Amino acid sequence: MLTMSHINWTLPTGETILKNVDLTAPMGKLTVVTGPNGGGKTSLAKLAAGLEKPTSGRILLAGEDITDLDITQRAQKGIAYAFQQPVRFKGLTVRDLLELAAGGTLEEPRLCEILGQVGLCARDYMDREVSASLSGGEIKRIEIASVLARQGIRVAIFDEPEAGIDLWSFSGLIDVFQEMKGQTSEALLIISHQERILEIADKIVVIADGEVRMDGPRDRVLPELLEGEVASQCPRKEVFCRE
Ligand SMILES: Nc1ncnc2c1ncn2[C@@H]1O[C@H](COP(=O)(O)OP(=O)(O)OP(=O)(O)O)[C@@H](O)[C@H]1O
Repeated sequence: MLTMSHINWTLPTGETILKNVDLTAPMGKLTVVTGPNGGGKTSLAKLAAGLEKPTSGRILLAGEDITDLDITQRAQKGIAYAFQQPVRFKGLTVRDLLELAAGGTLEEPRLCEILGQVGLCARDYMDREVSASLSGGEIKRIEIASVLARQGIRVAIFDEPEAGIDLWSFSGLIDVFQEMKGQTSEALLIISHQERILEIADKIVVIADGEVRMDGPRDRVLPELLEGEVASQCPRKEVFCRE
């Protein structure tokens, strides 16, 4: 289980992005974090992955305090993170990237399996450079594939996996997430606005204005979420910068 307790994150400018956030992502379950744009979801994912450090609060992995570990040390502990906006690596092929993620050579059948899970034909992609020549949807799928290629994952974090992915490939991805969440040794944490991902969640956490607004099993939270609106606390006149 990944446990984040009393997490506060304040920028050097003094702006507080996350306020006393508690989140648990249990093993064998899919936890989906959702909420309005700018609410703090990616910030929370970055803190979980070790890309940023909380100002206060603790992060535990299966009871071990990992708050002070950086992203590399957390990756060694089994935390895998797929970026909202993946990084491109000129000079590195898709095969190189997946082998780096897997920690060793990948035979073609395994490459085909991993790339097939994200809807890409291995033959067409494995020798391509992970550069600007790939489309937004292609790079996003390769980023997701790099998490699927990893061994010994204890927490897999995907930030808006739906972004830029076509409907056909997205259906395949839903199957991949369904399969992953059945693995009892792994906690799955997905940041998403997509109803189809919310529908397969075991638990849903709603974050708005840096605070947890709802947290509970999908059957309780999803109907409330679809009926109501999680409004931003910013008054309308401020949104439009008028009196
Ligand atoms: N490094 C940073 N410097 C300045 N502001 C930041 C930084 N990181 C996050 N923010 C701000 O914190 C707020 C939360 O951002 P975050 O990316 O976590 O939101 P989000 O819920 O993931 O949004 P979206 O749904 O649009 O992806 C935003 O107002 C964002 O501009």
